[in-house]
Amino acid sequence: MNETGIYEARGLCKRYGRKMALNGVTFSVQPGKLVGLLGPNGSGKTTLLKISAGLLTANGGMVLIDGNEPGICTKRVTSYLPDRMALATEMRAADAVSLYADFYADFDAVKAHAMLADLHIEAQDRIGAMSKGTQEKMQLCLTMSRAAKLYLLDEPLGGVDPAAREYILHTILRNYSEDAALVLSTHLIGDIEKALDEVIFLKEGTVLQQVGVDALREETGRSVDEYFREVYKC
Ligand SMILES: Nc1ncnc2c1ncn2[C@@H]1O[C@H](COP(=O)(O)OP(=O)(O)OP(=O)(O)O)[C@@H](O)[C@H]1O
Repeated sequence: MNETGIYEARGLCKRYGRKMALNGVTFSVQPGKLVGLLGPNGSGKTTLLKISAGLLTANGGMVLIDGNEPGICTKRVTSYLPDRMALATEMRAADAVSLYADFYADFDAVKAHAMLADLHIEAQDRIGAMSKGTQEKMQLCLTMSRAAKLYLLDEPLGGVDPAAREYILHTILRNYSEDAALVLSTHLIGDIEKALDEVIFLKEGTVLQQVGVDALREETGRSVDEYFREVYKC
């Protein structure tokens, strides 16, 4: 069995001023796994994903994606959904699809248009006129229409209504290669835990635990959601 992680962090540290946002984060994600990155507000999820996407520089340790540190090489194989809207508001949905098609060799415009149609987003809809939740769905469709080796999704379900959430969960699960890995941060654990293979629990910039979801349920007799509430009780 190939134990090389498609996505690894080794002793990763990130400081903002005097604040240690990440303090020795280490984990390994194998190809084909769907992994939840879980932790309370401020635990370092977005910081970790931004470093992995090449948007922030670490102060120590490293991230490896397919064996390489974040850079041009890893951006080719990583499809990243940021925590905020990154598309120009004056663009229409079809323009955004064309932009991604120009930018990413692995982008499938036919798949993107099909997902948008399923979510009732018209090609002519202007991004600035879409609701926040619809903008999020739009961006997720674009992100998931790449044939990447690694998908990094920062809170993909946050503003999305429960009915669309169902579709998105199935879209996420259906629409990428079996060899790819997907890591997503979320607070909506109950909605997503059935889809997850593993979870990585972050607390104050460190990894509390990386564990298989089935193993966690068996060992604790609790759902991931229940376990999370217990571990992070205020
Ligand atoms: N630009 C910044 N400048 C200073 N501190 C920051 C900055 N960005 C994040 N932090 C701090 O780093 C820590 C980790 O933040 P991060 O956004 O990574 O957490 P998170 O787990 O994604 O939180 P949430 O669940 O609320 O989205 C927090 O203490 C946060 O206040």
